[in-house]
Amino acid sequence: MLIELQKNLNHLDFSNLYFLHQADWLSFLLHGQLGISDYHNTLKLGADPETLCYPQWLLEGLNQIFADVPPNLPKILQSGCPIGAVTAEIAEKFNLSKNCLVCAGTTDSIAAFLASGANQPGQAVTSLGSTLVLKLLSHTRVDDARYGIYSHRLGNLWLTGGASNTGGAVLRQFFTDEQLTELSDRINPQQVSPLDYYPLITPGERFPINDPHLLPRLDPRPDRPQEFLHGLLEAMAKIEAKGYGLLQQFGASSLTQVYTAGGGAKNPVWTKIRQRYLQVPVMISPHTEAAYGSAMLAKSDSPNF
Ligand SMILES: Nc1ncnc2c1ncn2[C@@H]1O[C@H](COP(=O)(O)OP(=O)(O)O)[C@@H](O)[C@H]1O
Ligand SMILES: O=C(CO)[C@H](O)[C@H](O)COP(=O)(O)O
Repeated sequence: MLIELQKNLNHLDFSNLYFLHQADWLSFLLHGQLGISDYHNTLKLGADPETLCYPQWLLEGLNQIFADVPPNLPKILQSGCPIGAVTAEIAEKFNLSKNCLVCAGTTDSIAAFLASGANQPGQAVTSLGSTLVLKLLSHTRVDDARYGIYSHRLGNLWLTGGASNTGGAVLRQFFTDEQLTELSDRINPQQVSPLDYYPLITPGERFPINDPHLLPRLDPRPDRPQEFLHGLLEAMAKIEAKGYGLLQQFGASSLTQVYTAGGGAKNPVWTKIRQRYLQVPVMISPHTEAAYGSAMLAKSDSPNF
C-alpha cells in the first residue's frame, strides 16, 4: 500500500503527510488531532503491540522507498485509551456535550469480540459476516504466517486468530437471505454432507491455509439447492474448526466456548453443524453489533483483562 502510494503520488511532500487507517481518519474528524491510531489497527501495518513501536525494518524500508522523506506513521495508543474531547464544531453539529471524550478505537471483529462480553481465556467469538473471522482469547500469543495466524493484544491477554476469505459473501453469490433461512430449515444438521467444498468467491485464502492462489472448490453441485447449501455450510464449519484447532496446536488457551456474531449467527442449523465440529458450546453472541463492543471499550477506558 505504501509502495503504491509512493509510485502514484511521488510529486507530494510526504514528510507533511500522515499515513492513517480509515478508523484513524474518522476519529480525527471527531477530535481534530492528526496522526493517532491504536494497537489493533496498527498491527497489520507492522507495529509491535508489546512495545507500541514500529519495527526498525519497517522504518528503514520506508526511508529507502521514500528517499528519506516517508509519510509520518500514526502514534500507537492502547485501544480504549482517551485521546481528547470532540471539537467544538462536532459538539455543536451533533448536539454532544463539549466534554464528550473520543477514545482510541479497534477493528470490527475485535469490537464484535468485546460486544459478546467474553473475558476468559478459552472463550472465542466467530464473526460470520462476509468473511469468517476467528478470535480466541488466550494467555499466550500465537503468530504463524504459514497459516495466517496472528495475535492482537488485549490488556494483559492475547486475542489469537485469523481471517478466512470464506464466509457469507460466498453464500450471497448463490442465495438471498430469505432462501438461506428457508433452505436451512430443510437441512438435517446431524447428517454429514458428503460434499467436499472449499467455498471462495475468487482464488486466494489467508487462514487457516495461507495461499494467495488457493482455488475455490464448489463442485459437484447437486440439483437440490438445500444439499448444495448443506455442503457450503459444512465446509465453512470445517474451516472454522481447523482454524481453532491450529490456534490451540500452536499454544493458544484451550477452546471452551464460541459466541457467534455477524449475519450467519442467526442461522440455528449452521450453529448445530458447527457445534458438531467444534465440540464446545456454540451460541449467538448476546450483542451481535460490533458498535456495542466499541462503546464498551470507550466506557471502560481500556480492555479489562
Ligand atoms: N440465515 C443466514 N444464514 C447464513 N448466512 C446468512 C444468513 N443471513 C445472512 N447471512 C449472511 O450474512 C452476511 C452478512 O452479514 P454481516 O455481518 O452483515 O456482514 P459484513 O461482514 O458485510 O458486515 C451475508 O453475506 C449473508 O450471506
Ligand atoms: O476479513 C476481514 C476484512 O476483510 C477482517 O475483518 C479482518 O481481516 C480481521 O482483521 P482484524 O483481526 O485486524 O480485526
